[in-house]
Amino acid sequence: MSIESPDLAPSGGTAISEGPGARTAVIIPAAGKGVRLGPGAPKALRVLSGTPMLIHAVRATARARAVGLVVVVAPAGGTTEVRALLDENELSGVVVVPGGETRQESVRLGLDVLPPSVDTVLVHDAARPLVPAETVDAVADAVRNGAPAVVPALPVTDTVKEVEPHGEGGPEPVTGTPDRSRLRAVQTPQGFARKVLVEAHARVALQGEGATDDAGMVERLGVDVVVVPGHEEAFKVTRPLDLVLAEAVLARRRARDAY
Ligand SMILES: Nc1ccn([C@@H]2O[C@H](COP(=O)(O)OP(=O)(O)OP(=O)(O)O)[C@@H](O)[C@H]2O)c(=O)n1
Ligand SMILES: C[C@](O)(CO)[C@H](O)COP(=O)(O)O
Repeated sequence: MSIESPDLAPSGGTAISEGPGARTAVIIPAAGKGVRLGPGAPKALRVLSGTPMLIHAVRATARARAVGLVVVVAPAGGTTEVRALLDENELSGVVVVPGGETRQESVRLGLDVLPPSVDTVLVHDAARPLVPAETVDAVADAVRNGAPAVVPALPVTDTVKEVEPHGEGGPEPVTGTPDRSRLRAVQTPQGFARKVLVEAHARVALQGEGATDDAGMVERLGVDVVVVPGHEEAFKVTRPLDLVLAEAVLARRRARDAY
């Protein structure tokens, strides 16, 4: 990713390059609290091998061939801290905007600051800090080759049950067992033709409904969404055990690089 252009600097710096990458932007929603990870700093600012998760995620996406612009959606009161962190890590061209109450709102706030030249948008969780650049490029390429919406995903390894949830912690009645061969566990970055994602966010906001991923909102427009292979290292850091796995992946990468 090369970085230039002064037109867009909500909180200092801009990152839109010349060349093919200039048309593809990544929005990194990083404004979540990380409740499931337990008490501490906002999840995106917690460290893995001494480096905040958000910095891993920015580097992972910026490394991709396709990416020309990175927009980080920071915790609402944390934009100054995030800006400083990016500058310290020589990522000054990354744009920072404050986030919202929900992931959906945070993504929309990122979409609002994209320059007109961007026609392909990837949305990548800060909570998936170890995504390989190849996965980012595979998603971007699929969009640039004509798919309006693309999600990386892996086959499900557990058998999945549908239940009647009652939220009381006791046994829950099972209502079905979906055919596992048709199920995929969806990751990020999810990639979109910009106008499709903008429309999805506008429409779903009007309907007042939430969605757990961006592709789910696009599906509601009746637009086709396709799956490309995800990667096991693109897992989401959600619970404390995921931190252990992330450290192990980083240690494996360091060992590999040492040879
Ligand atoms: N209001 C929010 C909520 C979430 N996110 C981001 O969306 C991604 C996926 O969300 P998740 O893993 O659920 O993160 P948290 O909301 O932080 O986790 P929790 O639900 O455990 O609090 C994360 O990078 C998170 O920072 C965001 O930008 N704005
Ligand atoms: C977008 C996502 O990472 C795809 O798997 C996931 O839906 C985010 O869910 P969360 O509950 O907000 O972590």
